[in-house]
Amino acid sequence: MAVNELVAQSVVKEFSHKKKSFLALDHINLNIGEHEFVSLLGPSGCGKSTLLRLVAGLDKVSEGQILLRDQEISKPGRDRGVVFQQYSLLPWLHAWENVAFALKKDKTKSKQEKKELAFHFLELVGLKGFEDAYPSQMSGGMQQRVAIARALVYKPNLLLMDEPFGALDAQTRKEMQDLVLKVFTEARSSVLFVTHDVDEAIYLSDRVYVMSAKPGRIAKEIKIDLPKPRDWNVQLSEEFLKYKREILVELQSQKK
Ligand SMILES: Nc1ncnc2c1ncn2[C@@H]1O[C@H](COP(=O)(O)OP(=O)(O)OP(=O)(O)O)[C@@H](O)[C@H]1O
Repeated sequence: MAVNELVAQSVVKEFSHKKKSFLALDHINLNIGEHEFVSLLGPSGCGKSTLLRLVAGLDKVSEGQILLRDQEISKPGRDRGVVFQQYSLLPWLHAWENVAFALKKDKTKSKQEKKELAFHFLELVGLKGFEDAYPSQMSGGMQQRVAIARALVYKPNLLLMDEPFGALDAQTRKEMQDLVLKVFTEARSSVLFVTHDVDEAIYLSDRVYVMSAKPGRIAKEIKIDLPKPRDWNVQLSEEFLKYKREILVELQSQKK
């Protein structure tokens, strides 16, 4: 039987403000298998980031539970790497130091080992030769590569990505999508990827959960059976367009 990296069971998230409560997530059920790439796709405000923050352990569920390898999530941990839209690098540190910073509390590795790991992951994301650059000397795409290397350096089982390419131009975004596919294959982690870009979700994912808003619910689950490894041309195929149509029809029906 396939192993589940993550299982969310009847997850409810309510926010309270000035005695009023707001239901952001309404009985969410989902799972992510080992080495599986899963996207959360949906309109603005449907609760994608809220759900990802719960999985990251940055916030708590109101009801239900989220299990990571059968253990309930209660706080952030090194079993999950997180990449946000904002790169959040430390501007006074070199690229490699930003990556090694993630290993700061790891007492089992020497400084030299941490440096070597940082160099290895910077090479994996295509930044060989830029180890000593400062964030201010790098483009947005390069900074996001550093952020991905930083999330991978402690080899998490699950990588959480919240619209990581939202701030990038179209061409850089395409390059980063291919980079994520390559890194995902090599790092052999599972991925939970948040996006509102339909093409991006289909291109990258093994499965897509389409969400609806007010309250946030899982409206549809779609298995993407496109051949792997994928390259950009697949986006012109009949199969790809079939998935795109199915998702767009679902999103359109939510507006009625
Ligand atoms: N800390 C909070 N307090 C109160 N309401 C919140 C809080 N965080 C999120 N919300 C509300 O929960 C809903 C879901 O927000 P969330 O950011 O998760 O949506 P999203 O699908 O990620 O949207 P986007 O695609 O625009 O980033 C929104 O209506 C938002 O205003």
